[in-house]
Amino acid sequence: MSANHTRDEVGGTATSTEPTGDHVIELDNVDSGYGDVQVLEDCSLHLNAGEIVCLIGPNGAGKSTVLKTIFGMLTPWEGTVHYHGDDIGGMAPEDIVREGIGYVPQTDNVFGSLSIEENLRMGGVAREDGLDAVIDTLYERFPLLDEKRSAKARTLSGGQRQVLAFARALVMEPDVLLIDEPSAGLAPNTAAEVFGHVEAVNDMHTAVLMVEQNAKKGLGISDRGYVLDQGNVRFDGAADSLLDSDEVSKLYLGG
Ligand SMILES: Nc1ncnc2c1ncn2[C@@H]1O[C@H](COP(=O)(O)OP(=O)(O)OP(=O)(O)O)[C@@H](O)[C@H]1O
Repeated sequence: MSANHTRDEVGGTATSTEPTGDHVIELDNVDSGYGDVQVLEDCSLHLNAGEIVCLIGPNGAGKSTVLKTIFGMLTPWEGTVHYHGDDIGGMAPEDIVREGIGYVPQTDNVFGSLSIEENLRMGGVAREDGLDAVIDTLYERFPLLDEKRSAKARTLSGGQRQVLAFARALVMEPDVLLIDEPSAGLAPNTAAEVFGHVEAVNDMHTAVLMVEQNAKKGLGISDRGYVLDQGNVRFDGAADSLLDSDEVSKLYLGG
């Protein structure tokens, strides 16, 4: 596909379109899609250690497709996906989990008929050892799960279920967590709590790449952001700079 895109840096953040090997995750000039439907076109972005980075943009822009392409659910048609400098493009999701990348999809991210404890244990089936210790750490970090260890996941509220989904992914102790729309379908107060839990995940030395429809709130807890439009990065920069940008605000943040 021909690529003739404009991309604006907001706030002067350096933008790389060449693999540097310095980033935890790096997409360079990626085309990707479903069947013969192309969604991402010449898409380049990166995630540094310890960051929260938010992907925003209109419906259908390809935000979830970015996460699916990193997590190996889609194979890039063109371009590369690197994790700590290794090319992981097209690697199977079960191998990517072992490498250290976790993924929390927007829906169906817990097993409703299983207890909280069983969900956490399922999250760790690929671990060779240390499962009990890591689950104990997660109960300390997320006490609401500790209080309900034997409750079925389907009895949890929407916000609690998101926390379980995060914890489930953290059982593998990833250094990157990909989170798709953590606030989807939640009331504002609950969404605010869930964003607090995203920050708690980040405090566990896990870099977060998050897709959010609630762009202002998502950028509000992020270090940097990317605005995706029609499969391509239209703006990128420090989260504060994106929030302050008149153009981004007018086009993508509802004024
Ligand atoms: N399994 C699929 N098969 C075919 N097309 C798909 C599939 N999943 C998504 N798409 C299409 O790919 C495009 C990008 O979808 P994607 O979910 O990445 O967008 P998004 O930016 O996350 O938007 P949204 O906020 O609406 O989820 C959309 O046009 C969507 O209809």
